[in-house]
Amino acid sequence: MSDARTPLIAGNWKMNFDHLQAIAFVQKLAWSLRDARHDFDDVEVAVFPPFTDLRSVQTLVQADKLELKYGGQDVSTHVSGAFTGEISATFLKKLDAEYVIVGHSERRYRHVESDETIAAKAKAARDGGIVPLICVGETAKDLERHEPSAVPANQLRGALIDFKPGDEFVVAYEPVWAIGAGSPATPEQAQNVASVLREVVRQAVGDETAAKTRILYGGSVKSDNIVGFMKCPDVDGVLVGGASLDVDEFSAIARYKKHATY
Ligand SMILES: O=C(CO)COP(=O)(O)O
Repeated sequence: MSDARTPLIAGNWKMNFDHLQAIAFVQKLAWSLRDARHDFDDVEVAVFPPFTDLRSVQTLVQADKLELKYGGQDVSTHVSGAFTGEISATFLKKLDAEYVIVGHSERRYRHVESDETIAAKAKAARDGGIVPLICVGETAKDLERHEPSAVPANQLRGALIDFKPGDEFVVAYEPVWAIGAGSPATPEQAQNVASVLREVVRQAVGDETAAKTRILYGGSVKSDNIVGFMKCPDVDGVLVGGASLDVDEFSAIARYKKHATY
């Protein structure tokens, strides 16, 4: 990663933890991180709870002045109206959410979201004042037919169609074959794709924004493999699934600098 970009350690809880469990988790995480503030001075930590937990997380973060960011796991392409079950960026903004995940592979494949829908969601987030965290990644099947970076680069090109220089967004490269698999990509594989993705960002929004945009790696990240990813020049953080549900493990991931020798 580059010193020009603040590392982002993000935990995607997916459909885990109700709001009571979320409160307990955030309190424990805050204690764990507070004890070790010096280990992650310039590292940003964020959690992505289910929508029903967000108000509780906001209340805790604001009451205790926690240095913890949070965001939604999905967002509507609309601002308001007759869209049963949808949550708009405006509502997330009212909860002081910083980020929202768009284009996670579980939504691309299980909820059949197209590149167009994901582009519209990323735009809706940006327009609503929320930073979209745009996920891209290839399946094992894609790898049989394409270069590793081909599908993620295409997905990112599609998602950035309405973006312009100066817009803030985060990219997460999550190879689908590494998600929940227990075996991550190698740091070399992550770096190779991340450098292509940075070039896609450069072509979409220019040099300056590309140099500032954070690109994360996601897929079976744990405290014992994070350092390898954080040493990659184009990887600026991680998006963690399973390991973000364990306070000690997620806290150890956030304190990765303690184990690293740079
Ligand atoms: O999908 C992920 C984060 O969004 C990654 O999940 P795992 O860390 O469980 O592989």
